[in-house]
Amino acid sequence: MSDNEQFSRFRRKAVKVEDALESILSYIPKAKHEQLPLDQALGSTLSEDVKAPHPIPHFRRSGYDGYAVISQDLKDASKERPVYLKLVDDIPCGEVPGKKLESGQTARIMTGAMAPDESDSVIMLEATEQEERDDGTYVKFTKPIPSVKNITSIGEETSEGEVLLREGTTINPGAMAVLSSLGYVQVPVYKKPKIAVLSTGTELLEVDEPLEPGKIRNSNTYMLAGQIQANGGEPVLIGKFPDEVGPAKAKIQSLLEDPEIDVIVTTGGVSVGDYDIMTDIFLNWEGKTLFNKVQMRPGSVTTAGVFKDKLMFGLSGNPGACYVGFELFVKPAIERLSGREAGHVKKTAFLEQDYTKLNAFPRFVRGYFDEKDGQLWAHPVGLDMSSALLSMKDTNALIVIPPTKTGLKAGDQVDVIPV
Ligand SMILES: Nc1nc2c(c(=O)[nH]1)N[C@H]1C(S)=C(S)[C@@H](COP(=O)(O)OP(=O)(O)OC[C@H]3O[C@@H](n4cnc5c(N)ncnc54)[C@H](O)[C@@H]3O)O[C@H]1N2
Ligand code: MOO
Ligand SMILES: [Mg+2]
Repeated sequence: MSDNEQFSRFRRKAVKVEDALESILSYIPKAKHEQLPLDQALGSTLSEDVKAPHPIPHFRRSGYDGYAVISQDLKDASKERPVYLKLVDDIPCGEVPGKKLESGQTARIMTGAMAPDESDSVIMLEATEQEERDDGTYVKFTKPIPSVKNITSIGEETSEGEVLLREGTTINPGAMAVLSSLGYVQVPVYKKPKIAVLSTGTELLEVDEPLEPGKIRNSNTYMLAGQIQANGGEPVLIGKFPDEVGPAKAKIQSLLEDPEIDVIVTTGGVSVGDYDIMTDIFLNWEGKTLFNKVQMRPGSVTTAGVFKDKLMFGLSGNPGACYVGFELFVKPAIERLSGREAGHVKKTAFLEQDYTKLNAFPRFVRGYFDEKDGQLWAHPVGLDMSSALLSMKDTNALIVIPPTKTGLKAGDQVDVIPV
């Protein structure tokens, strides 16, 4: 029996969501590495630890515009008995102090400039006055300053060799600051997986085409492209194919053999209908079909398989089911392929309203969660049938409704999976 003969169009064995996920993740190859120019690295995942090659800061740095002093000189300063220090240097940002500071002397210094080695503190400009005398300029100080004040010492933020960013970290704007300050022109990252998106359906129009009776515009392609981007993948839009096996199958074959493509996602045609061509393709391809039914609603017809190292997901054409199928299965695949932790992160929340629809399978209801008085509350949104198009725009989580005989009541605890 060939690998796929165990699968049938009509009699499908529904696998558990967890088992489906585990089987997908077991086929994912090791994440690929690449070096990305710094200005393109935001949102990518680091493939190596980033260590400080030098302390931060790497020189003693003034925190204010003011005067660098030896604090001992000012220990007796007061309004009544000011202390005058001779001005011997002027240190703007980016310069090295030109003079050794001796007792009785001060240097004008700006924020971020390098403090003279002999100075231990900086006094703000506003607290001083400058005075011209025959033998030069003097600065008047009317109060003492503690030792080590207003100068950031070498290594105050980090010492040399410390790991500042761990492998697996998603590069955020703060990480961009770290990388640039450490001199990373190129950043070692996991390559963003390229995900081909192919929609099937003779009824599909392009976005710019006028509506016709019986036809709809292709929205799943763009929803999936958004989901892929939001999760750190790179969508490759293959467009739409009519419900005929030949052209779609040929395109899929070339995508399966294209080394540039890491994963293929199709939408539509995975159910039992006469024109459900992805069902035929998954029954008769060279790849290994992993499952063609999952214990979930919506998206029970979600299908997945693998050809060599490449996963192919057949998501439902129904927009709600397509969305949920992506979040539960394609998203973790992208996470694993880009070197991140993969899986369903669940939070516990209280259901904000009764949920009375009964199901045999767990239901992943589109909704949102928010926090009130330190508790998370889960709110289903809009119509939640598989064909509904509008509820996804208000969704920040899938609310997991387990199969029950009675439904759930407001205030019952549920899991939510943030999206
Ligand atoms: N007799 C049965 N009928 C159906 C079953 C079943 O078990 N027995 N399953 C139902 C379930 S559950 C779902 S979900 C859908 C799955 O449908 P398909 O994946 O085969 O998708 P299509 O038939 O191609 O289309 C369904 C629906 O989605 C619209 N669609 C398709 N592609 C797009 C797109 N790119 N953008 C927007 N909308 C799209 C399409 O026009 C249809 O309305 O099957 C049930 N039927
Ligand atoms: O597979 Mo369908 O999405 O359950 O509604
Ligand atoms: Mg169908």
